This record gives sequence, structure tokens and C-alpha cells, in this order.
Amino acid sequence: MKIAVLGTGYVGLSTGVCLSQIGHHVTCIDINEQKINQLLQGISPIYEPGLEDLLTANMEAGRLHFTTSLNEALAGTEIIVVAVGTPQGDDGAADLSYLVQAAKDISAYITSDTIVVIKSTVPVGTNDFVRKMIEDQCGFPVKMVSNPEFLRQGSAIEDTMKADRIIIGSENAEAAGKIRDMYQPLNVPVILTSTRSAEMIKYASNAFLATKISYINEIANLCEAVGADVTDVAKGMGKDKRIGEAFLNAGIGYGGSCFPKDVKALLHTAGLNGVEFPLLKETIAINEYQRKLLVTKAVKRFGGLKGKKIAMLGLAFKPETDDMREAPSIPIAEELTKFEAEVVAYDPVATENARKIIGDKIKYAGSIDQAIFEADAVLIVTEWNEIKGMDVSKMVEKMKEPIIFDGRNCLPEEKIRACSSVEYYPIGKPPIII
Ligand SMILES: NC(=O)c1ccc[n+]([C@@H]2O[C@H](COP(=O)([O-])OP(=O)(O)OC[C@H]3O[C@@H](n4cnc5c(N)ncnc54)[C@H](O)[C@@H]3O)[C@@H](O)[C@H]2O)c1
Ligand SMILES: O=c1ccn([C@@H]2O[C@H](COP(=O)(O)OP(=O)(O)O[C@H]3O[C@H](CO)[C@@H](O)[C@H](O)[C@H]3O)[C@@H](O)[C@H]2O)c(=O)[nH]1
Repeated sequence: MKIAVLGTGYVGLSTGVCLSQIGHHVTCIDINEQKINQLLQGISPIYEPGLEDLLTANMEAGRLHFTTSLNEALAGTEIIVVAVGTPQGDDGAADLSYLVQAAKDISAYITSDTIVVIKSTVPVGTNDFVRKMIEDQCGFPVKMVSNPEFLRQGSAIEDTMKADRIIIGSENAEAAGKIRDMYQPLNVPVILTSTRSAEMIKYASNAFLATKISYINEIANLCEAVGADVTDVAKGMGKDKRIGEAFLNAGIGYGGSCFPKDVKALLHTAGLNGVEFPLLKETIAINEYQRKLLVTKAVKRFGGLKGKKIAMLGLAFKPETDDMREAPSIPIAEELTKFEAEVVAYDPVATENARKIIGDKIKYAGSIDQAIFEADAVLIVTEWNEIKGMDVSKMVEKMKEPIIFDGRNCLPEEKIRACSSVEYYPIGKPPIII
């Protein structure tokens, strides 16, 4: 099939690459010329494992193209997949301005055969609204499909190629059938729904996962108070198939480009429709508390942080991505500097993106060793393999004081116990002090 993907960000690019990998002819369009120029040279503008190899292979096979020209991409195209950003607006609602612009852009190229697929995460009713907008311009009925995306950054390719399910929401059975055929080579279970249910499935899934994280974080805080170990508790809970083991890792809260904004957007939709949804308000409040927990603990341990050298290990919102959107490292850096600590941070790939957001109020190191040298304490913020795998005994020897606050419970206990002197403060577990 001939497919155009509008927006080559984390979702659009991964989708475009995977659709070409299963044999379709895909043209990806973006308004960002710099991105398209990089992509035309076979260079991925984002760090995403496995993406660049598939990108170059499919470009060489002639199935994957990039352009900034709508005409080049859309003329004669059967399927247009819209994957532009829907960031958080000032009032918590999803900002649909990129989507509205995209709808205007594509209107001129739509025929009665074209199927418009909205992959961006959009509030319930948006597909209907966009359809009406395009129909007003075109003057004939337009085929719309809501096809929300569930990939995670850091495993985008695997999540797309081996998805748990594909949601296809449409009021047009023929269009839904065609999109099902588009995905057929993936051999993934497909669920057909109305557009409104498809839109709701996306928000309900993200809000549920975010709530699961806030729940385990609250259990972790209680574990700390009563002397239990949240890792054991989560393991014991997760073995119950009705609960499941995934998303029970306690830590410094959820971040990223999706959970924070999508929970707020769902709450906004609830408010517009007269539904209180206090559960979601609590999910957000717990997360806000959790994001600053490492600093709260450090302040308590030292009785103040003025002049203390604090090493932050990890900046990206999760490992295997360079994305800094809503990363817990941002409020942590802010709090630390508010307490007048001297902060030196290290991240294997996100440093340049972090610098654009956090700026020069903290220093950036080129290695773990450089960051931790003569530090009064280490704060583990992102559980990169390099950080999990570090030699803790050697590390603490290079610090001024051997104090570690592990925001991801990612250092193996045996490595801590092998240290001759250490103070190790995990989340939701008893500290180890040697
Ligand atoms: N990032 C994720 O892991 C993820 C996962 C599932 C769903 N989503 C949803 O998918 C959507 C896209 O997210 P993202 O993280 O890929 O965003 P992103 O910001 O990385 O990418 C969006 C891209 O769209 C481009 N764009 C904006 N307007 C355009 C236009 N009129 N024409 C062509 N290109 C245009 C931008 O230049 C940018 O490159 C959002 O709705 C998000 O909520 C994201
Ligand atoms: O047990 C856990 C699992 C995750 N997190 C945190 O939660 C956030 C989100 O992590 P993850 O879900 O792995 O990454 P995302 O790429 O943000 O993916 C989420 O958001 C996407 C955008 O909507 C969806 O497509 C995915 O299904 C959904 O998992 C990160 O800050 C993680 O550190 C935890 O604190 N504990």
C-alpha cells in the first residue's frame, strides 16, 4: 500500500519505518527541514534502539522516503497517518493546534478514496471534529480512522512490530477493514471499535498505568515507614495474574512525553463532562511528591545542601531514550539548586537535550567517574545499564562521602554490601549502612 505519515517524531518515524519494513511504500513528511535533511542522509534525529538500522535498510530498498513537500507525499496516496504532537496546553487540555494545522494542510489532497488515520493521542470527539473540518473544505464525506499508538520510547520498534493489540476505531467499516489489512503482516490482535472508544482506550490505558505507578509509589512510602521492602511486595503482588508484574517499579515517579500530559488531559475531559475523577487528581499529586523525594531525603540526611557537591546520574526520563520531556531530572535539578547544592550530572545520551531545558545552573560531566569525583552524594535518576552496571565499591572510594540515593532501586544489593563503607538509601526499602 502507498502510505504517507505526517509528523516524523518518535511515533511518526517509528511507525513509518515499521510500515515500510512490512512491505508498504511509505513517505514521511515533516515541517522541520533539519529533521528531514538528517533523515534523507539515513541519520535518525532521535536516539531509539534499532531505529537507524531499519531506517537505512528500508530507504535502500526504496520503500521509505522523506520530504517536506505535501504535494510529493500526498498526491495519489491511499492512506494518510497523522502523528503530529498533541502537547499539554495551559489548562491541562491537549493542545490540538498542530493537529488542526495538519488537517488544513492535508485537506487539499484528500479524495473520496483517501483514509485519514489519526495516530496522535487526542481527546474523545477529536476524530469527529477533524472529520467535519476536512469535510467542510472538501465538500464530500471523508473516511476517518482512530488508531492510537501504544509504543514506549526506548523499545519503539519492538513495541510496534510485536504490539499487544492494534486499536482501529471507525464509523466506516470499509476504512477500518483497509487499515486492518495494512497491519495484517504484523499478525497482532486487532480490536475494532467506534472512534470515540478508540480515543478513550488510549487515555484510559495511560491513566491506568500512571495510577499503577502512583499506587506502588505510595505503597513504597508506606513500606519505608513500616520497615517492609517494596521490591518484595511488588514481586509478591505481581505474581497474581489479576495484578501483573509490569509497572510496579517504585521510584521517583512517572515522566516522559505521555503519562503526565495524558493524565491531565483525561482529567480535563472528565471536568468538561461533569465527572470529578478524584483518583486521577491523587495520581498526579503522588507523582509530584515522588519526583522531589530524592532531594527531600538528601536534605533530611545532610540537614541542608548548601555547598554540597551532588552527582546526578541519569537525565533522560527513562533509559534508552534521549527524550527529556517531563523528566524527573528537571524538578530534581531545580530543587537541588534551590538548596544551593553544586550539581554535576551525567547521562549517556540525553546531555545535549537536557542542557537546552535545565541550562547552565548545573554542570554536565562526560562520564560517571567525572560526575561522582569528590561528590558528597550520588542521586540515581535514570536506570541506564551503564549506571546499573557500575562498580559501586570503586565509585564510593572516589566520592567525598559514600552516600547514594537510588531513585530507581537499580543497584544490586550485593554490590552495595561489597562496599567497605557506604550509606545506601533506596525507595521503599530499608537503607543499607556499612
Ligand atoms: N512519544 C511516544 O512515545 C508516544 C507514544 C504513543 C503516542 N504518542 C502520541 O503521538 C503523538 C506524536 O508524539 P511524538 O512524541 O512522536 O511527538 P514529536 O513532537 O516527537 O513529533 C511530532 C512531529 O510532528 C511534526 N509536525 C508538527 N506539525 C506538522 C505538520 N503540520 N505537518 C508535518 N509535520 C508536523 C513536528 O515537526 C514533529 O517532528 C502525540 O499525540 C503523542 O501523545 C506518543
Ligand atoms: O514500573 C514503572 C514503569 C514506568 N515508570 C516510569 O513511567 C514513565 C513512563 O515509562 P514507559 O511507560 O516505559 O515509557 P513511555 O515511552 O512514556 O510509554 C508510555 O507512554 C506512551 C505514550 O502514550 C505509550 O504509548 C506507552 O504505552 C506507555 O507505556 C517513565 O518515567 C518511567 O520511569 C515507573 O516509574 N515505574
